[in-house]
Amino acid sequence: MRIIKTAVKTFKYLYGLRFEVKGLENFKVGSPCVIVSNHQSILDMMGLMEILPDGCVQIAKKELLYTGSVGLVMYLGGVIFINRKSTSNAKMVMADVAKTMLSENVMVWIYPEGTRNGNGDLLPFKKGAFHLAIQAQVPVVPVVYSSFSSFYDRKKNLFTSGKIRVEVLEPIETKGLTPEDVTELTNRCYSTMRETFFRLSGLVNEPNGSARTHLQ
Ligand SMILES: CCCCCCCCCCCCCC(=O)SCCNC(=O)CCNC(=O)[C@H](O)C(C)(C)COP(=O)(O)OP(=O)(O)OC[C@H]1O[C@@H](n2cnc3c(N)ncnc32)[C@H](O)[C@@H]1OP(=O)(O)O
Ligand SMILES: CCCCCCCC/C=C\CCCCCCCC(=O)OC[C@@H](O)COP(=O)(O)O
Repeated sequence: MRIIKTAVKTFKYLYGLRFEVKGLENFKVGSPCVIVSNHQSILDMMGLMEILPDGCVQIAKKELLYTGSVGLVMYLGGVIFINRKSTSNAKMVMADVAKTMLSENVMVWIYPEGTRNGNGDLLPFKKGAFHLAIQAQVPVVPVVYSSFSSFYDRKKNLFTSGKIRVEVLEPIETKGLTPEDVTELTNRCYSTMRETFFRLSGLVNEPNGSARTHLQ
């Protein structure tokens, strides 16, 4: 994964991109953890590699395994593949991941929206990441990337302003939580990340209701 990281990180120069990162110290939870982040496009791979901690594997849709050499590289990079279309199968894989996290002391990076989403907001979160964290009794570390939609021209495949803000938020403890707490944990994470997403993306609602941008 270190090799992949170096290779993929060079893409940002191709795209004229700069990452403004805050909160990296929040990865230092001293134990395995489940990292959850918003997912806008394949370009998230650059954002992922920009801050990916050592000893962290990603959860990906099974289809990606069959994408030729990229699939092979992902497999070799330790990516874990799940079948999104079969909850029972995905649950089994994730239950194994909970055990492996603890025995191999690895972090797991999951995109709880479960799909790419460039609509300038967050999709409702799937619960697998939060079941995993509670099963393994490890913290959830939310990571938020600012919206591409405000400065990425899909048609020209170009970033206009070229800056992506990334924030690693405070870890959310799951010790003592049970599967009954999954919905509350999911919602708590969702609202914190959504609020951060809007703040980083440059639109905050002033108390008097007007919105201002602070990208300048
Ligand atoms: C050049 C080479 C470059 C290489 C790059 C390298 C990096 C590559 C990186 C690649 C990045 C690629 C990135 C990508 O590919 S992103 C796409 C793939 N990733 C995901 O889909 C992850 C997010 N999805 C989930 O976590 C889903 O929850 C799963 C898939 C697990 C189930 O999906 P489903 O649609 O079913 O969702 P649901 O959450 O509504 O669950 C339904 C019900 O099941 C319950 N439930 C759920 N889970 C568990 C559980 N574990 N134990 C017990 N129960 C569980 C849950 O409580 C709910 O019940 P209720 O509470 O409503 O009653
Ligand atoms: C290929 C060059 C153009 C992009 C340059 C950015 C850096 C890309 C680096 C390596 C490219 C290969 C990475 C393969 C992983 C693809 C991750 C991804 O975004 O898959 C989609 C998946 O999450 C959700 O699928 P859907 O949104 O449900 O369907």
